[in-house]
Amino acid sequence: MGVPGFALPDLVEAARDGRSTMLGELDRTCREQGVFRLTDLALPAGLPPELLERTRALFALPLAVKRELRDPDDQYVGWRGADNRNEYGQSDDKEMFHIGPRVSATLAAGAGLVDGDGGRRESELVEAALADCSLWPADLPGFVLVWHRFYAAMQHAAAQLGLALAAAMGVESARWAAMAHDNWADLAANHYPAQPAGAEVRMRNAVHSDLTLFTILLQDPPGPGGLVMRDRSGAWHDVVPAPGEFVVNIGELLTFLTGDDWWAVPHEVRPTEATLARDRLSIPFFFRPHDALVLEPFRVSPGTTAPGPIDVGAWVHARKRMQRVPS
Ligand SMILES: O=C(O)CCC(=O)C(=O)O
Ligand SMILES: [Fe+2]
Repeated sequence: MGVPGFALPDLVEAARDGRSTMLGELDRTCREQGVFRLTDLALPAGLPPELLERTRALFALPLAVKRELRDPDDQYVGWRGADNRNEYGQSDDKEMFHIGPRVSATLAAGAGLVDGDGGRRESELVEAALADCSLWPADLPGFVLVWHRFYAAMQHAAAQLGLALAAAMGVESARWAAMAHDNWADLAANHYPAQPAGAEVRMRNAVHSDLTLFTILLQDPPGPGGLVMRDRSGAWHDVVPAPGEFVVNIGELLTFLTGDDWWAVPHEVRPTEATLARDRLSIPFFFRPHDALVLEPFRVSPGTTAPGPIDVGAWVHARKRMQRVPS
């Protein structure tokens, strides 16, 4: 069984018309696999390739410049290098960059630029972003701009996808929208450097599930891949990068909201001989509600008691600090 695929416009239409076959298929996928491929996002032409290129330029900056973008206390904002720590207290073989409205208020302003608006507004936006948040790389205005544009495009896709997922869950669209509207989604990048032959082999991204409602991930075709996801039955599936495709994986908050029905899919990026020979880039959009929200489950599985409400900010904070023992 591979990873199922859905076209976003089909999901939007299914949600609007209540088309039960496709919504049923989406529900089954989210219960059993917790991951699907998503196509036809109608992004502005050339946006993903430009995003990948400008993100490579960020990681190519001198180490001293990247260190300026480092937050000593929170590895999930700004740049983090070899001192990143996974849930097992070890460092993954990657560097990363994270940003979101909790630290950068201008991200929401990118919405007006999705269709490539006039140059003056673009340069004003970049200036405003740099003045507002010191985590943006001041030497790379093109990076700042394309990240704002892509962030806005992901918000648009997530709003559409969220309504389809709500329909598949049997949750009213108004209830979903009230939770998702003022979200604090983060956009991030992982850069996994190529390893010289004979170097010590380390995990590129240790097994975890995401602290999100869902994540929309862009890979870097024809990059080397290595991403694998474990379905509810325990089987691992390769999630191979392909042009025009995104990967959507269910996060832990949707497992909570569905009373454990939907599968917060564990996933990892494996180091294999073939994948290690080349560097790899991935860009996850972590779709998460605003920290100020308190969530109650949409439903409770028969025979179980409802878990207590989740204070999103406190939950995320605690979960980021949680340490696990490798199994
Ligand atoms: O690099 C990838 O493909 C996956 C990244 C990931 O799982 C994450 O950043 O949470
Ligand atoms: Fe992940």
